[in-house]
Amino acid sequence: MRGVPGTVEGYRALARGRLGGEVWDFFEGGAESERTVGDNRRAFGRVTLRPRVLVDVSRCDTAVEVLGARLRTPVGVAPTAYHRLAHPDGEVATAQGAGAAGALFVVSIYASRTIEDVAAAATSPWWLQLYWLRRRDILADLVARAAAAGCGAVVLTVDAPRLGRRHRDARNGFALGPGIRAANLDSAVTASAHLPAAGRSALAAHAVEAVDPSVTWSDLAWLRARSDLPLVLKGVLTAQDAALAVDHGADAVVVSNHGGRQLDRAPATLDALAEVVAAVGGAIPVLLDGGVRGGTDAFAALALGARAVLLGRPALWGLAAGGAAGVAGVLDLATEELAHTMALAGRPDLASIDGSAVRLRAEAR
Ligand SMILES: Cc1cc2nc3c(=O)[nH]c(=O)nc-3n(C[C@H](O)[C@H](O)[C@H](O)COP(=O)(O)O)c2cc1C
Ligand SMILES: CCCCCCC(=O)C(=O)O
Repeated sequence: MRGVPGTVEGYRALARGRLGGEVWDFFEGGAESERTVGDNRRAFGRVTLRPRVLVDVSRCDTAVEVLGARLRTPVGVAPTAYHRLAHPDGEVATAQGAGAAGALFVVSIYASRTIEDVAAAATSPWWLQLYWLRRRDILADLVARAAAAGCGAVVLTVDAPRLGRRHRDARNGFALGPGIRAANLDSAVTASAHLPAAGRSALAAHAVEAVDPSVTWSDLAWLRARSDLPLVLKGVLTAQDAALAVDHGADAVVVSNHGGRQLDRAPATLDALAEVVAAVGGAIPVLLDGGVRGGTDAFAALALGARAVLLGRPALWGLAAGGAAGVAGVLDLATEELAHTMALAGRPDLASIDGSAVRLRAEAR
């Protein structure tokens, strides 16, 4: 990649120049007023750091273990659909970039490369994300394929019984072109995602057709019975659901509002983190995504109890800007910034980043 950006924002600017307007809107957009998209970022802006001094920070260690995955960094890649919209190599490039950074990659069920291609390219742990499709036979098949290919966990996204109302996509009549498809799903199942219609998103229409909105906690046992892989629930925002997740045997939860793309006015993830961490009470790891744009954000989330954080849009910016090198570049920037923050805050390893390392300023009224 020529002209390697020195900041995550630099990758965003490069990606902006390379992506068409409709794809840019699909990546950047959120639900309704996009208030939650902005709130995710504003919450990080309210964190101040409380540095300790005269601590030996000659070595700052960002290594972490999550559900048996040993990672060089607690900053990983969130599941996002259709990476070939950003780069011709799609999720294979993302897997290579995550591998170069020693980071976790969560592959979307709507990946545009096959699980087997991703697995062959991956040199760091990867997990598979699922939406609960009406076609349970497809879910069972995907879980079996993922386990055979070396997947480390199944991530069930629980905040999308239908797609959020994304006005940008509706305005653009957004639909997938023929060159981009969900490579792990039968074309007959995903045909509706390719049918443009004025004033509506084909993906939203497809979700109505494909995703089962009737699923409840008691259905999780069905998924658990399909494999021995750890089960992670993504999209938990309240203490009540965090407690239910533990009761129903989830192995981890991701505090997520889907990057503000689902329920507008859902809380910022950083604001929801403390109640989820308290409800879980250390029983299972808590991850967070939404608005994380660098290592200082990661530091704040770790201090408030997250084991790891995931990047959604920034990984796509890296991918669009420079393929595998761009993804690695974004992850490395965030990891280096985390190590730098750890040094200046006097916290040389992740275990030392505790609640005393941050203060949350009250929201301005
Ligand atoms: C373009 C795009 C596609 C996404 N696709 C998925 C998906 O397939 N499955 C899923 O669980 N979440 C999906 N998400 C949500 C992300 O996993 C993640 O929750 C969110 O992007 C985090 O916020 P951030 O973009 O501010 O980092 C998507 C997000 C974006 C921006
Ligand atoms: C369920 C059909 C489309 C999924 C689109 C990916 C996604 O989750 C998103 O936020 O966009």
